[in-house]
Order: sequence, then C-alpha cells, then structure tokens
Amino acid sequence: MSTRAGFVALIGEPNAGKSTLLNRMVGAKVSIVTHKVQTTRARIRGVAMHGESQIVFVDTPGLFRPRRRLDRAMVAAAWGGAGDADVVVLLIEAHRGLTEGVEAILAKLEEVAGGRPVALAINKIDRVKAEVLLGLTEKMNGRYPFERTFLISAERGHGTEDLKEWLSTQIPESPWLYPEDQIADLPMRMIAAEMTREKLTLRLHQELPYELTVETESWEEREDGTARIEQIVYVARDGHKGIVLGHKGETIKAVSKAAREELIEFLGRKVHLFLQVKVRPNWLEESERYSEMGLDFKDGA
Ligand SMILES: Nc1nc2c(ncn2[C@@H]2O[C@H](COP(=O)(O)OP(=O)(O)OP(=O)(O)O)[C@@H](O)[C@H]2O)c(=O)[nH]1
Repeated sequence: MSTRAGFVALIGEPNAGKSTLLNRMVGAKVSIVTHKVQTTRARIRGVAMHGESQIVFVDTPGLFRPRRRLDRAMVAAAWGGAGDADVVVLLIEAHRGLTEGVEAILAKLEEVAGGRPVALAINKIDRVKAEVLLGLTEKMNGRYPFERTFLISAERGHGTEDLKEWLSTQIPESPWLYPEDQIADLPMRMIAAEMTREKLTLRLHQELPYELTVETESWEEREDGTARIEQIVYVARDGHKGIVLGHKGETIKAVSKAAREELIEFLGRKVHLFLQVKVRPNWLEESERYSEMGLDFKDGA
C-alpha cells in the first residue's frame, strides 16, 4: 500500500477547540489548552498517523479581528497556514453557531482554500440538542460548499476518528514527511516555553498581563542524562514583574514547579528548570520575536 502525507489547517475562532482537537488526533500534548482565549501564539504542528497516512496539522492561532501589530501578524500566520495546506478544516462551536467571527472567516474562505477541500467540523456537540445540530449543519452548508460536515466533541472524542479517517484519504500520495516517532516539528525549546506560559496562565487567571512571553534561553543536555533549561519570562512593565513573581516569589516558584513536572513527564527524564522574570518594554514591537514565534512580521503595519 502506498503512503500518503499532507498538511491540514485547522481554522476557527479563538476558543473553538482547535488545540483540543489537535491533541485528540495527535494523541500527545503538543498544543497548549487552557480556558483562556488566544493561547496559541505559534504555528504549532502535530503529526498524526492513520494507517499509511501521515497527517500534519497546522494549528493556526485564533482568527479574530486584529487590532494590534502582534494580532495582525497572528492572523496573517493563520491564513498563511490555511493557504499552504492540502485540506482545510473549519471548526465552529455548536452552541454559538454562525457567529460574526464565523461570518468573517466564511467571507475569506473560498479565496484562501483556493479549490482545496474544506470540511466543516461542528465542535462541542455535547453542549447542544440534536435539532440544533441539524439546523446549523443546513445553515452552514447553505453558506459554503463544504466537502463534508463532521459533528464532533473534541473534548470527549466523539466523531474525531471519522474526521481523521476522512483526512487521511484527502492528503496526497507521498512519502512521509517526518519520521514516524516524531510527534511534532516544533522545537522542544518552544514547547517547553509554552508549557511555562500555560502554567502562568493557569496560575494568574485574570491578572495575567497580556504582554507576556516566555523564551527558552538555554538548553543544556548533561552527561548524567538530565537537561538544564533556562527560561526568561518577559513582561512589558515593572508592575507586571511583581505579579508574576508573587509574594516572596511564591507565584513564580509554583509555576516553575508545575512546568518542571510537566516537562519531566513529557521528556521522560529529569529536568532542572530555572525561570527568570525580566522587563522588556518593547517586546511587542521587536521583529525577531515574531519570527521566533513562526509569525511573519512584514504584514504588520
Ligand atoms: N464542552 C466542550 N468543550 C470543549 C470541547 N472542545 C474543546 N472544549 C473547550 O473549549 C475551550 C477552548 O479549547 P481550545 O482547544 O483551547 O481552543 P482553541 O481553538 O485552540 O483556542 P485558541 O488557542 O485560543 O485559538 C477549552 O476550555 C476546551 O476544554 C468539546 O468538545 N466540548
């Protein structure tokens, strides 16, 4: 039997459940899921195997109305991801239906898809009644010629195997793009930084400064098989530093502990994690940060 390999872009509004779906189909935690919106800042890819097919997912940042420069770069990356893909999957939320945000995506979809198959996945079906799903399926298909419609619950795993199965038939015949055991092409450093950012998000909730980023400064493989990882949490203002550190450094200590535990689980070996908090007022405007995040700066104006 011949092998297949190709790219699938997941697009949708923030919070639609893209990361959850990606995690579900890839079967490993490569994307970061939290209850906050806009957590996905990078074009994270996960690789799923289905029979002889290798499906490479491009998890795009939420498509939303861009206001700031970083936001615009994120949106450009999201659409860029869709443009490069062999198949596009539009993920919407069952209980929210055809929102303004979905309307905005539909308006651009034909152009971005450029003749490539687009599937509709209605997620969070666990939150609505069957009648609602029927109505929404009809309405959406009246608006765009979707190749297929899948009714799924990414969280519970309903319908996600069918979607994966279908995707595996839509990608072209090709040698595999990644070694079978490689679950993500995202550099480990970036995954580690995202883990710390997730812990900060969970710990700080509403207090979390939006202008916050985590970078892995150094990653040293030691002879005893452990890894020594240094990360810097960048905040935009002095006042934010205190929030991230917490009283007597409690917050950053707890974050560091939680992130380290997750890293140990992920890597399956011992890790020493060191976090530092630094103020960098202009990080949002620094172009090299954008390229580190896989975002294209030139679209920002
Ligand atoms: N009830 C229900 N909740 C879900 C389902 N799938 C995802 N969620 C929840 O929806 C929220 C958003 O999920 P994410 O996977 O982070 O969404 P996302 O689209 O990646 O969001 P961004 O990264 O912000 O673009 C999380 O709280 C999930 O637990 C589902 O099938 N049912």
